[in-house]
Amino acid sequence: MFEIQDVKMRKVIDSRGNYTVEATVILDGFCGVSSAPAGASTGATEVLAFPKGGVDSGIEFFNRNVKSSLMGFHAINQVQLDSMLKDLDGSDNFSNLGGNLATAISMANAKAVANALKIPLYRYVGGNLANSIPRPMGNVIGGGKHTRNGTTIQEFLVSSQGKTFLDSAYTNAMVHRRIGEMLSDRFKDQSVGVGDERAWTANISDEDAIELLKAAVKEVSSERKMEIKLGLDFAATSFFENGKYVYRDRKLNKDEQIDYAISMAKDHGFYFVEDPMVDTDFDGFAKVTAAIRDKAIVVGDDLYTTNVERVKKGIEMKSSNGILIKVNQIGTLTATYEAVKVATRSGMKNTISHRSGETTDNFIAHLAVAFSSTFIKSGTIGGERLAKLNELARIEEDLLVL
Ligand SMILES: O=C(O)[C@@H](CO)OP(=O)(O)O
Ligand SMILES: [Mg+2]
Repeated sequence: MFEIQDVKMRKVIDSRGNYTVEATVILDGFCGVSSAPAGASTGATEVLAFPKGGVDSGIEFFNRNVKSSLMGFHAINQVQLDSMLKDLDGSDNFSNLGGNLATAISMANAKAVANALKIPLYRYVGGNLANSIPRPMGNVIGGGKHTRNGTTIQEFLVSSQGKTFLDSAYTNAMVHRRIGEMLSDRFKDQSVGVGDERAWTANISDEDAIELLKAAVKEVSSERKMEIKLGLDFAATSFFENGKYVYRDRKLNKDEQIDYAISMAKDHGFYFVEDPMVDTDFDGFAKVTAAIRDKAIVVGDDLYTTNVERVKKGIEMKSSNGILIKVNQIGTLTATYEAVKVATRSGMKNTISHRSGETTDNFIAHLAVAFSSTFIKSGTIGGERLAKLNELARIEEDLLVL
């Protein structure tokens, strides 16, 4: 029942209108389908999404060098399947097969097995005792590499702390709506737009964005009588040039950037502070973490790229108390799990995350439960973002009923 009978790879289109891949893994009478997303602010140590020739070369490589080895393979052996993908690729960063093909195959295989076992993916991956639901962390104002002429800081996020997942996700969407109204009031004769992840974007400074965010959160929080945590993703590597952090209106050196990041938690109350420093600066991260760890989580995304070796270095250096998890940064479910396991054992909180270019695949909703994630970062509105958020509302119902 678990023997792989066929694996099909196809091109599909992601939310930015670019090609990506989808895999179908076929077992006897069951199948699993999964597609891989794409980042814009990619970390330097991520695996390569596609080989040099793009999606087509990845599929060609798969058909020539990988497919036949998967035929007849026992799909329940996820760890062996994932290590076989790595071996057949033959590089250390999936530069031949492409990390996105590996991700799609790895996830489709897990889904096929879960289907064959007639249990949801989160139970298959997390076991029967994994039952905590994360909080949604959704970006409401965006800039950086996800927009043009937006804020320097890539994401301003909110996480509503409602009684249910849906309550929280809906309240996040209310903040999003309120910010849209505030921006329209401010730019009376112009229309305001959204970035890749549907967060609002406008030609405003980071300080303006913080003020808008705080004003909108205050209103919605009192209307809903709900705590709303503030978050941000500096994605600092994307504006680090020649040793300086280059903002729209000023340049900061390392120490000034550390102080600025610390002030986000201390003066503005941000609880979630992602990638405050360039992704090579484990030490700078550690300084930010030491200063704010009692009131905030400092989250490594580009710093770790879901890579267990980098996570170990971060633990040793005390670089952060949080980690962002993205399967296609590392290419397989097994390698993702390794990073989550090592990070959480050392006390880091994990946040499972979408990419800026997404598909409608909802596997991160299931992984959030399987990995006991504190947050899921998956936007606030838009079909490809809601595919994950609404799936978590369903999973929550499942967990409450069973
Ligand atoms: O930096 C990030 O956290 C992500 C998702 O929000 O962006 P990208 O997918 O472009 O790397
Ligand atoms: Mg990030």
